[in-house]
Amino acid sequence: MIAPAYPMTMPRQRPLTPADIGRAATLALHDELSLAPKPGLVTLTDCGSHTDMDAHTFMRSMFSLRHYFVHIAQAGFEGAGFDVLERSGIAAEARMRHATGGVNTHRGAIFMLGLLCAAAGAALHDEGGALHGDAVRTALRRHWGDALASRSQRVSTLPGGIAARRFGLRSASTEAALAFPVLFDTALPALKAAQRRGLTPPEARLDTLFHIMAVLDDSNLAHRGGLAGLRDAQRMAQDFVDQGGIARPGGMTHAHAIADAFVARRLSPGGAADTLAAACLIARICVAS
Ligand SMILES: CC(C)(COP(=O)(O)OP(=O)(O)OC[C@H]1O[C@@H](n2cnc3c(N)ncnc32)[C@H](O[C@H]2O[C@H](COP(=O)(O)OP(=O)(O)OP(=O)(O)O)[C@@H](O)[C@H]2O)[C@@H]1O)[C@@H](O)C(=O)NCCC(=O)NCCS
Ligand SMILES: Nc1ncnc2[nH]cnc12
Repeated sequence: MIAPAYPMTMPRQRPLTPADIGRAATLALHDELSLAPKPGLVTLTDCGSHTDMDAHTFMRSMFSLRHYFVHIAQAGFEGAGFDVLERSGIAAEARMRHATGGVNTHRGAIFMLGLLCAAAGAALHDEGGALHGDAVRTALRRHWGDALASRSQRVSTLPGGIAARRFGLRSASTEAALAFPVLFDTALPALKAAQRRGLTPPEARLDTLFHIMAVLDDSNLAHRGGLAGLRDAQRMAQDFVDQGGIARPGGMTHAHAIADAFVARRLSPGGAADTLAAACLIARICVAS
């Protein structure tokens, strides 16, 4: 296999630990935040479709979550039950709200990256050695698959959950109960393909974001823009991918035009942003397969 021209992570000198997994999750949130242009999402220099948060809010949120990710990776390593993970996620969400003055920056990431940290910790314990993405997915299913399936049957009172039920979409909890198909079957292959084409890490991540947006049932888009908002966003993203993505001539201009269209409609693909951060986490802790 040809090594990518711009590796996403440094070669590792010693075996991975749960603390490394947790630290990689915080870095992965930064990988996502630092990208631009991102349709409707907060970047280091603009607030996208948001009026209540900016890059500082996100940095404070990430700082408040750094111990959570290490803690939940360690809990996964020790074989903790779902109730332990859930309590840890709920406490992390309270810390996030305290750090941001009540703004929801990372609820979805606390759930998704938290579960992936736990699953990576469990895979490390069960299999040892270098981690593979497939082993993380298998560990998630084996340890908490049943609990996630029953959790996804609960009726949500949160905006995304309500929109998902109303429009018959796959919510964040359903995506987890299915062991994150958009992450493993779309995002990670897209990231790998972009790396193989020699894109820089930021270009590869941006390209991956559009691949995710094209297929994810992002309940934030449905909550803010209804079913039409979600489907239009998916079509714009698919069109961007079909035309050759970010690295073609005119790719950046096209991405800026989509970003403007999202802001004009107040659309924000928060679920896609979390899924991209999750792909960055897996790329940071797993060896390429
Ligand atoms: C299971 C929970 C995640 C609750 O989920 P539910 O669907 O019931 O409710 P929401 O909180 O509304 O949505 C979940 C968040 O997940 C992200 N997301 C959306 N769609 C998907 C998808 N298809 N797949 C994966 N992830 C998805 C998204 O999070 C991001 O966006 C948020 C910011 O959006 P914004 O529009 O600014 O904010 P809002 O305040 O929501 O609305 P406005 O009024 O401003 O428009 C931000 O959180 C991003 O991260 C969805 O928001 C869950 O909360 C839960 O059970 N948590 C506690 C337990 C836990 O964390 N456990 C972890 C270990 S088990
Ligand atoms: N950069 C971002 N902007 C808005 N919502 C998000 N949710 C996760 N990352 C986000």
